[in-house]
Amino acid sequence: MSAYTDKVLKMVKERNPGEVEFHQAVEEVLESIKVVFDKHPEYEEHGILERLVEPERQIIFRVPWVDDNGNVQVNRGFRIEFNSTLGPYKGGIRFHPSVYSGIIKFLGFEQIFKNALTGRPIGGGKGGSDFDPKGKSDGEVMRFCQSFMTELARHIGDKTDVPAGDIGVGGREIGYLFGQYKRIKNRYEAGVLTGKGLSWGGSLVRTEATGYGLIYILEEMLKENNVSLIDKEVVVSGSGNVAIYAAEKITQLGAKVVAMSDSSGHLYDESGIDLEYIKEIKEVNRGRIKEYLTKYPEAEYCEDCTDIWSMKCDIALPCATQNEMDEESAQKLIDNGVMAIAEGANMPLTPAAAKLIQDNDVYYIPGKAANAGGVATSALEMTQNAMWDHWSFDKVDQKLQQIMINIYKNASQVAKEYGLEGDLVAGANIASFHIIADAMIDHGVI
Ligand SMILES: NC(=O)C1=CN([C@@H]2O[C@H](COP(=O)(O)OP(=O)(O)OC[C@H]3O[C@@H](n4cnc5c(N)ncnc54)[C@H](OP(=O)(O)O)[C@@H]3O)[C@@H](O)[C@H]2O)C=CC1
Ligand SMILES: O=C(O)CCC(=O)C(=O)O
Repeated sequence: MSAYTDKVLKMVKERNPGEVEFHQAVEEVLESIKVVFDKHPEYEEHGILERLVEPERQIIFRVPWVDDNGNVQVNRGFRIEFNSTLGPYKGGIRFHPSVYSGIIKFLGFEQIFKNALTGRPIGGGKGGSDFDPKGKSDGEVMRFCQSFMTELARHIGDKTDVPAGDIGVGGREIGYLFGQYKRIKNRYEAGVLTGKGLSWGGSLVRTEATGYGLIYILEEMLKENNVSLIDKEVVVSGSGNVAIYAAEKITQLGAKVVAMSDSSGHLYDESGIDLEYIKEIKEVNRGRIKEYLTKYPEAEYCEDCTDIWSMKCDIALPCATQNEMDEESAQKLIDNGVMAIAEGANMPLTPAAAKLIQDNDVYYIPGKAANAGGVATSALEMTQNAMWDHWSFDKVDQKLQQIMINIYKNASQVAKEYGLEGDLVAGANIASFHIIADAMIDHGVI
């Protein structure tokens, strides 16, 4: 750390006590951009870091709703509008019992940098609630979403703040949220949310975008290093939106996915996971991954989901949640000869795991770059909404591919310029920091 980054990190810890995920995300960025400040003293003079780590606005609200038994339930809602330098706040909404301000701040902070990398005019924000959609009826989820939006509606808008999905928020939840927003505002403002249904303003490829984008950037990095995806064995954690479409694309490109998981455990199927069946279990029936054994009894199931990292593979794709891979898990992957790790989830590796992976020369793409395809395609959805247009699957997919290739090239070029060739963590953080910091200087002290 430099004296400047040290001072800012200390300030972040003092001002946000106990918010350990936020501290971790800030520390990771500051550590890798500390090399910038000797060359660019103007950033310190303009107080860029002090302003960047302080959200522009933080909204915390009560979400009361009535469950199927007629009981009143109360959850806590959050929207952290972190930075609007490059455009309207943009970032998903997470419904998960672990949600508190530290999680939303870490995600919102990461989103600022990720969104800058996409080259689209979007700022960074994130929201969510400690509501757990698991085991709830459609009616309960709908009533919760309506109550959540009743408060959120006054803070968002297609040119202000544009939420989307994240863990626990998919097409069903976006539908209920959009319906309530439209009802409150009496206005069909399609661009206020992304991840919408295709018949009411959604974009083709948004469902697949984060997972597909992850594989496009991985493919580009491996191609640069003369490595092919054909016949590579792949372990993918999670079995939600990101995991399923990452597994789909990498399978289409000739690799074999042998393991997937959910929060209850992981599967191993050495002949290759049947993804259509996983989709049926997870997307249609909202079931548990263990149900895979009813059709494939020869597959193995283990109730410890973190044990997925002891499965031998060439490529590991953590696509579930933050800090899901610790140092011990990373060591197991290295011992088993892992060649590449690309992060579908946000901050899935602990700092110690990330260091170990980098020290062992494993190809490594951090989430800010690797999972940016989702939000990039959300920005493409906003463009279509603003134009009252609807593009073909191929058109959106090609734009997504190009954005992911550009992110890779940009991050790897900037790493090289700073004498850190091959370090995509530094490259992604420094490249995006320059874009945001220069624009903040343009806007004056606000
Ligand atoms: N959706 C998007 O477009 C984007 C998502 N991301 C990030 O990707 C990650 C996954 O999001 P998404 O796929 O949308 O979320 P989903 O809710 O669709 O899926 C999450 C998956 O992760 C599993 N999971 C959760 N916790 C654990 C755990 N501790 N161990 C193993 N599996 C676990 C869930 O299992 P279970 O079913 O048991 O809950 C589920 O299968 C998150 O980090 C998110 O922030 C990043 C960029 C964009
Ligand atoms: O599509 C979006 O706006 C948000 C995606 C997201 O939440 C993320 O990139 O982590």
